[in-house]
Parts: sequence; C-alpha cells; structure tokens
Amino acid sequence: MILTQEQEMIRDSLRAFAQERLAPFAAEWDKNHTFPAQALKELGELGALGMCVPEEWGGAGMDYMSLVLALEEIAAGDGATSTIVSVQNSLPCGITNKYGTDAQKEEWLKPLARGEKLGCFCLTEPHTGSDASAITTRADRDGDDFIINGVKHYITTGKHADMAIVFAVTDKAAGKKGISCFLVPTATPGYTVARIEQKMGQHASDTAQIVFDNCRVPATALLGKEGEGYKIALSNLEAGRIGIASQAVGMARAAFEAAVRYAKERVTFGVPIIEHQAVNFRLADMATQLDAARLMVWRAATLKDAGKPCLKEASMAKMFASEMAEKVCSDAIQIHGGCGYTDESCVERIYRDVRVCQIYEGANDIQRLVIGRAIAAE
Ligand SMILES: CC(C)(COP(=O)(O)OP(=O)(O)OC[C@H]1O[C@@H](n2cnc3c(N)ncnc32)[C@H](O)[C@@H]1OP(=O)(O)O)[C@@H](O)C(=O)NCCC(=O)NCCSC(=O)CCS(=O)O
Repeated sequence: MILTQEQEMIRDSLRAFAQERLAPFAAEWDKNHTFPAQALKELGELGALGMCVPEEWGGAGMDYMSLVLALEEIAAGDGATSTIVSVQNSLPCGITNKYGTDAQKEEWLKPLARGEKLGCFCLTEPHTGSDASAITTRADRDGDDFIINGVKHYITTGKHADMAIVFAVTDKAAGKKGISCFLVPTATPGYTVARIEQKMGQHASDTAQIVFDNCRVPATALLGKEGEGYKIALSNLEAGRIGIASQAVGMARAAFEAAVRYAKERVTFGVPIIEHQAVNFRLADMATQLDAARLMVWRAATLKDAGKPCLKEASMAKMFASEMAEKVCSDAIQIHGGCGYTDESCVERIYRDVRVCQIYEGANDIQRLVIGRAIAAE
C-alpha cells in the first residue's frame, strides 16, 4: 500500500512530535498517573484531536487513513495518550460531526476538534459491557427536557472531559430501538465522577465511573433521532476499533524497536545478542507480525475512506493487532531478559499499556462474534 505525500507528511510530523513530546515523559506519567494535558493541547494545535472533522467545523479535514497513521505514531510515543486521542477523534468528534445539529457543532464540535475541549463516550455500564443493548441508564421525558439516571463504567477521560456522549433508554418497550444518544456537558448538575479505576496500565489516561443522578438536559441535547442511539453507538465503534488496532500496532512497534536497540547493544558469549539466531529469529517473527497487523489496519481504513462496508475488516484488524501486540511486547521483554521485567526498560510499561486493546471498544470475543456473523452472512 502506498501512502500519499500528505499522509506521509502527517505520519512524519506526528512521529517527530511523539518522539520529542511524548516518549521521553511516558514513564513518568505512568508512575505518577499524570494526565497529559499540555501534550494534548499541543496535539490539538497540530489538528490531531479532530482529524476527520471538516475544516469548517474546526477540524483538520483529513481522511481516516491519516488518523490511523497519527494514532500509530502517538501510541509509539505513549499508549495512554493515544487512547485519549483515539476516543476523542472516533467517538465525541465522530458522532457530533455526523449527528450534531449546527448549533451543537458550533458549541461543541469546533472546540473538540481544535482540542480546546475533551469528550468522553458513555455506553458501558457496570452490568452491561459486551451486551450493549441491555443498558439500563434511563432518560425520562419531562416537558422539554430529559432527566438521565444511571451509572456508566470504564469511561475514558470521564474525569477530564467537558462533554459526554451518553446512551440511555428512552423507550424500554422498544428494545434496541428504544435507546437514544445525548450530548451532555459534564458541568451539568447530576453528572458525577464517582470513581477512578486503578488499572494495570495506561495510568496517564483516566478511566472513570460516572453516576447520572437526575441529570437534566434539554431535548435539544439529543444526537440523531430518539431511538437511534444503539445504531449510532455500534456504527461509530466500528471506526473506533480501527483506531484501537492502530494504537496496538504503535505500542508494539515501540517495544519492537526497543528490543532491536537492546539486542544490538547487549553482548553475551562475546557477540551482540542480535547475532544469536534465537534472538534474531524472534525479531524476524515480531517484525512480520507487526507488518501484517499494520496492513490489516490500513485495509480497514482504506475501505472506510472509500465509504465501503468494513465491519468485518475493522473487527479483524482490532482482534489481530491487539493479540499480535501482546505477543510482540512479551517477546520484547524476553529479549531484554531480567531488565525487561523491571522499569529499567520501557517494555514492561508498554506490555501493561497494550493489554487493554484486547478489551476496550469491544472485547476480542465480540470481534470474533462480529467476524463470524459476517462470514455466515456471506
Ligand atoms: C454484541 C453486539 C455485536 C451485538 O449487536 P446486535 O446484534 O445487538 O446489533 P444489531 O442488531 O446487529 O445492530 C443494531 C442496529 O445497528 C446497526 N448497526 C450495527 N453495526 C453497524 C455498523 N457498523 N454500521 C451501521 N449500522 C450498524 C444494525 O444495522 C442495526 O440497525 P437496524 O435495526 O438494522 O436498523 C454489539 O452489542 C456489540 O458490538 N457489543 C460490544 C459493545 C462495545 O464495544 N462496548 C464497548 C464500548 S466502549 C465504552 O463504552 C467505554 C468507553 S471508552 O472510553 O471507549
């Protein structure tokens, strides 16, 4: 696959930014659980927080391929930052751009796309993750308003976000077609950050539990039509999953590159360990798996840019890339030996950071279900 000159430029400029402004700080952010606010501001100025939003709405007006190229580079610098950027682009920006009214776009999409404001995506609930249509958060009509009550769980940027895309049941009897989507400013009374999760990795990105307690929003806060929420969630998660796949490739690439550097420096039995066939063959397998995953990401992004269906290809890319990434990071630890298991090297952090790519925005068992269904329908 050949990139355009513009796509190459985007990749190169994000690579330079990530290596200068993210990678040197990633270990410290991880240790201190520091939210990368300044880096996000700078990424916003580069246009990386609203990459596919049209220029008239404050975005960079680029294609999806450019977004996945940017996400790989950002993830190679810091996995946690890439998650915040991926969610912001695919979900708050993606959904507000597609379904927002001009007024909603003026108020929210412009600052989101410029990185002046952050958004989050509230679908998952404590008892409803994979089975997304079983959510119980309610939005009850009260005159010209809706009143939202319920609990959302594992919400990326839930604490730092200025707005939330919230899915809630407006008509219980209608099942999947009774779910609606709302744009909720997080300053609205009744939006409460109830808990911050203590995670295995990605410490620089907050993952919050949000309680909606009589959170009143006007009916004009609806995104799309009443009852369209489930479809909005699933169709945008399809795009989000390509982004997650690209993040997995970026994190795995960073671990692979660290392993190559170490293998050239570390001497055993009188030679750099890269000259030992066991290490050299391991690196060969890692490089091949990485390339395969990247090609799957690029294929899904190309289909999306062409407006072609890519549900199966997006799920395949997410599943393959995230599982590849765990293996490549584990191999990178193995090549580093003892120091790979300590914070002396970056690979133990990347291994922790990348693990969640098999879980969030649709666990890989759900990706298998989506792929299997598509095969059965062909
Ligand atoms: C497990 C599921 C795959 C099950 O899906 P369903 O069988 O319940 O869905 P369908 O009946 O097939 O579809 C419903 C409706 O939506 C339309 N649809 C579905 N996919 C698409 C698409 N890609 N593009 C366009 N439209 C689509 C479909 O045609 C139907 O419409 P009609 O009825 O025909 O009009 C599913 O529940 C699933 O994917 N589960 C996983 C959920 C998930 O990923 N959760 C994680 C969310 S991330 C989160 O909340 C944390 C926040 S974070 O910060 O990221």
